[in-house]
Amino acid sequence: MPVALLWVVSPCEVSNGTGFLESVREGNRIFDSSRYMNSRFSCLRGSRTRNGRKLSVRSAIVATPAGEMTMTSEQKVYDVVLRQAALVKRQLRSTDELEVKDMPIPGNLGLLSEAYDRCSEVCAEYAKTFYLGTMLMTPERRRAIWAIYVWCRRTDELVDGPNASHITPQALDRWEDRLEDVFNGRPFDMLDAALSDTVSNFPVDIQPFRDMIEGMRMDLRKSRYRNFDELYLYCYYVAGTVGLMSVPIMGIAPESKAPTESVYNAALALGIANQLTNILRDVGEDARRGRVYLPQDELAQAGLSDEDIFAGRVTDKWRIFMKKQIQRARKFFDEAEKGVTELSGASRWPVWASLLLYRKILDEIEANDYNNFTRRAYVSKPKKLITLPIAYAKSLVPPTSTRTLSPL
Ligand SMILES: CC(C)=CCC/C(C)=C/CC/C(C)=C/CC/C(C)=C/[C@@H]1[C@@H](COP(=O)(O)OP(=O)(O)O)[C@]1(C)CC/C=C(\C)CC/C=C(\C)CCC=C(C)C
Ligand SMILES: [Mn+2]
Repeated sequence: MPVALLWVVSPCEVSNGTGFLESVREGNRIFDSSRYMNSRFSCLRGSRTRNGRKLSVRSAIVATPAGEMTMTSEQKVYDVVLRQAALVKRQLRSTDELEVKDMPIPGNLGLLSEAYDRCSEVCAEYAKTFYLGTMLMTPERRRAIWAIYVWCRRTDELVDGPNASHITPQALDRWEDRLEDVFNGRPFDMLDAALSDTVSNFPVDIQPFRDMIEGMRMDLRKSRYRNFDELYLYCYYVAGTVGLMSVPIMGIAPESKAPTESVYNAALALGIANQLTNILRDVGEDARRGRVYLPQDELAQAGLSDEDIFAGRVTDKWRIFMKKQIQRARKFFDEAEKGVTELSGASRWPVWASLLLYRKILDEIEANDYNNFTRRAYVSKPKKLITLPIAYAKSLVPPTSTRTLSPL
């Protein structure tokens, strides 16, 4: 029987939005960019100097049609990546086997272990292959990933599950209040207790969790995306965040010389790649719910409109459009590949497996001649089985021993 994921969230105060931190990278240090405010608008992608020191600025500052200067979603999200990397840098590389602290809640250890068992059941129920992959991780990391998985799944179910039509922005606010309580060691229920324990044992930051809830808010208020910039932000919220939550659990190999932010960047890229793939796979299903995640400007440039999507017409225009979308998703997978090797030994195999398997969905869309309206692209069992030893072989490649991996 499926494990129930939803229950009433207690009414509490409304809390704030995303709290993006604006920062620039100076050497390896992160600074609040408010002190660069005056000069920020003049910077472009590349580098510039301040006080004789070279600043690397990944920014793509663009002008709006009204002539206003604004930051791209990529820049905003990259700032979160830098912040996450800076927060955990020391803890992550100090030791491969993390020292597990005492549980944060009073009560007995049996209850906590029962809470993790429930997380393991949910995970096994909803994501079988992924669950098998986690069995290769160390027991502490494995149960922490289960706890995070369950929180993500419950969050997604709020807007995507059977009770989605009853979910209001206020319910999401209450869910966010509960999240704050989890991080403050005041879990509301058993599954929250497992997460509370996890976040007290691993250097996990609350921001990606808050941002995922923001993604759910976006899903409530928005069913069209004007351009890729808007879609990128959505993908970060609902999936890039998962990458950022997972790295502190999976750990970076102590022997890796890659900059921490480059590993976080790869994790973000894997989340974005997965979500783009998910969107391309589910075009028909989403359209039946009145949703079109594909960038409107790119559809128009291809001579397509929502109407073509609702009619489910597989035309040459559609095939050309889809080829470009698939190509973009593959680029994010390529970006992600660079970081997997830098993860701690036991974490590499499940991540490789999930990367290779999710990327194969793109091959299946091609094999379906781009009919993602009425045919669901899926990876067959034999193909899944072949992928697992390939993922294992890839996971044996050791991390880079020199600082060669570019963070950008
Ligand atoms: C090993 C591994 C994959 C760990 C991640 C475990 C984890 C915490 C997963 C949570 C996933 C989840 C439930 C997210 C909620 C939002 C959501 C549903 C996102 C979509 C997932 C796919 O789900 P599904 O196919 O079931 O979709 P439907 O709900 O049926 O439509 C997403 C497409 C996002 C998934 C994103 C990831 C798994 C991020 C992967 C990145 C990492 C694990 C970082 C790895 C590190 C490096 C350095 C590359
Ligand atoms: Mn989906």
